[in-house]
Amino acid sequence: MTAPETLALVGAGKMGSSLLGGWLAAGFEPRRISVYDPAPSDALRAQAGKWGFALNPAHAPAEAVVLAVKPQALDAVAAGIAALFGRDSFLLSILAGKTVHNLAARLPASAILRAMPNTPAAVGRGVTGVFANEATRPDQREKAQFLLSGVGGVEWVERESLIDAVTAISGSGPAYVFNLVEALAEAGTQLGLPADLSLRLARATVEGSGELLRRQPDISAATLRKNVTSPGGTTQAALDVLMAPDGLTPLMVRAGAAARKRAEDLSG
Ligand SMILES: NC(=O)C1=CN([C@@H]2O[C@H](COP(=O)(O)OP(=O)(O)OC[C@H]3O[C@@H](n4cnc5c(N)ncnc54)[C@H](O)[C@@H]3O)[C@@H](O)[C@H]2O)C=CC1
Ligand SMILES: O=C(O)[C@@H]1CCC=N1
Repeated sequence: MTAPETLALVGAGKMGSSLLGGWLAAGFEPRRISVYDPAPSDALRAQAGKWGFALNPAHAPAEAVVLAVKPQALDAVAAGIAALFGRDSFLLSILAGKTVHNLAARLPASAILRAMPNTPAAVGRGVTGVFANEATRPDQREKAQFLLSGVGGVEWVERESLIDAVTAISGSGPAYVFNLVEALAEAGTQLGLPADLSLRLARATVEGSGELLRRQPDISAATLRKNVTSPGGTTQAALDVLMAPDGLTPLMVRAGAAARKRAEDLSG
């Protein structure tokens, strides 16, 4: 896999910083990276000092421009970054909802990729869905693959509209899992467990279950679920509630649809 010659990161908040950390960990030469953020955190400043990437230097064309600002900031940000694009630059955007069309209307790039990572990227365990428009060359795809694989797995989709579905499932997904921890902990306190113990149990249960999934990639989630479930036992009693026709699956389907609709609404 090849890295781009030069890289400009626009927006170094939660996701931008995670990506940056992944590139540095993957051995990307820091002096080929320029990071732009009008409100750099102390941690980012310290990292710039430690690694030697440029923080808010004068704008110059970069081969890869990675956009990681809030979708609502696109108009304001795009107005000031045209000089980051040269004839051979490609744009890699992680903005929820903003389409290739939205981006092309505001930025002087023809090769445009839309990617949707997620917050486990902060520990190198993210997963990113990515779409490339027709103007993106194979070598640019390969460079995008390099950039995204620094923070976890990469899944390519061949239809742009699927990125909004990726956003709803894996982009926002970590929040659903963390909410499951909260819900499980609340159930525990309602059953009489001390709140702190209940939270520890819920958290460890999700951590351990995730680890089982990770270490046993050939065993399906359904099988792992069945392994917990003794016939006529306690788990079955709970699953009769969770897997009822009005249980967790239709709720998750509704939640995903709401997230996708919001992604579509952010377009423009
Ligand atoms: N947080 C998440 O779970 C995920 C977020 N995303 C997308 O990533 C993008 C960034 O989200 P977060 O990192 O969570 O937001 P954030 O608020 O942590 O980071 C945004 C950064 O952009 C900077 N910024 C504002 N104006 C700027 C400008 N003119 N030039 C350069 N930088 C500027 C801000 O100072 C801030 O550091 C969003 O578009 C979001 O849709 C994608 C996947 C997951
Ligand atoms: O909530 C959001 O809009 C962003 C996109 C995916 C995760 N966080």
